[in-house]
Amino acid sequence: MSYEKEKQVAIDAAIAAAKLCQQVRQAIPAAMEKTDKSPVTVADYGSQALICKAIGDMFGDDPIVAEEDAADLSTSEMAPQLAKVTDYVKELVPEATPEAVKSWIDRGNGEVAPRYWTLDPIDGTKGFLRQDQYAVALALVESGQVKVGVLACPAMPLENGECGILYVAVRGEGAFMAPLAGGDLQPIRVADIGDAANLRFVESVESGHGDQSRQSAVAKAVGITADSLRMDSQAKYGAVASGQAVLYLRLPSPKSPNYREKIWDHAAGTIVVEEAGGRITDMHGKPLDFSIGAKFANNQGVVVSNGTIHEKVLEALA
Ligand SMILES: Nc1ncnc2c1ncn2[C@@H]1O[C@H](COP(=O)(O)O)[C@@H](OP(=O)(O)O)[C@H]1O
Ligand SMILES: [Mg+2]
Ligand SMILES: [Mg+2]
Ligand SMILES: [Mg+2]
Repeated sequence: MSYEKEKQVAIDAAIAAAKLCQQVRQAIPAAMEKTDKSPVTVADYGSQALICKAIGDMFGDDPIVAEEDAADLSTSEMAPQLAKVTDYVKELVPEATPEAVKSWIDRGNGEVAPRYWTLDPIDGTKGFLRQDQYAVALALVESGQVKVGVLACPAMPLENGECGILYVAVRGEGAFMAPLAGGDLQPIRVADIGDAANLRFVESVESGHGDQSRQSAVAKAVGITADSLRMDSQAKYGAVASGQAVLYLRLPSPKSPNYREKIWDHAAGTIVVEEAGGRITDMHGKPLDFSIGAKFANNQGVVVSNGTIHEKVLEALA
């Protein structure tokens, strides 16, 4: 089946959301704290509102499993924050009101189903706040398989020195990238192992989101001697898909050994890498299971590679 309409709606929504994020970031956003102590900003909410409205308007029957929850914005003390979110959304959707914005964000409370969307309105909120990498990540999943993935990475550098890359993939159609500011989608491929300059691996900036000492040891065991490239967000998937790195390792942090990865932190990135010729499994070699819920209850850790080194990486992990 063709996903032309889904792809176009997803691209347009992600570009609009990325614009909102860039506007918020110019104003040096403040972080709010969620109940799990993780940071969130008006841009996370604004991005989720815009994208859930766009998906809901075009594909009203599709559930959306998104990271943020409007309940966190609904108290009277949060009213000024909700007003700010509404002002940013209004610049792109003039009819936005606080109530409408909350209802759009709430469209993201859907559950995993035979067909659903999953959204991370800002992946890498800590990177966003640090003026580093972040991504707007949107994917369509059918029968447990990601079919369409869009990653908007406003801070990813292009070869010409400008910033902003859009990565797009549709199952069976290849992976592509374009300048986020506009331009043609160009096919991308993972790096060949013979390409020594690209023999690098990527990992999170946040040491609490992985096991950096084990990640380095595994990389060394497969012949990668260069220091890791540390990057926030699913921009790391973009780096592997476009050949800037051959490996992305995300092993459970010793500080949170029972943490389970979230589907919206991986869905869009995985299809971009797979369609660029790469491979993704968990640290035990199992495919990521997108069919059970918001968390990967049956998977631990994530290994993303150019494909050719994947078995060697799994052997080093065993
Ligand atoms: N203990 C942990 N282990 C792994 N990932 C974690 C984690 N705590 C939070 N995260 C996730 O790490 C994501 C950021 O990934 P990265 O480190 O690659 O930039 C966060 O996404 P958000 O920023 O969307 O909340 C969050 O979901
Ligand atoms: Mg978050
Ligand atoms: Mg995330
Ligand atoms: Mg997020």
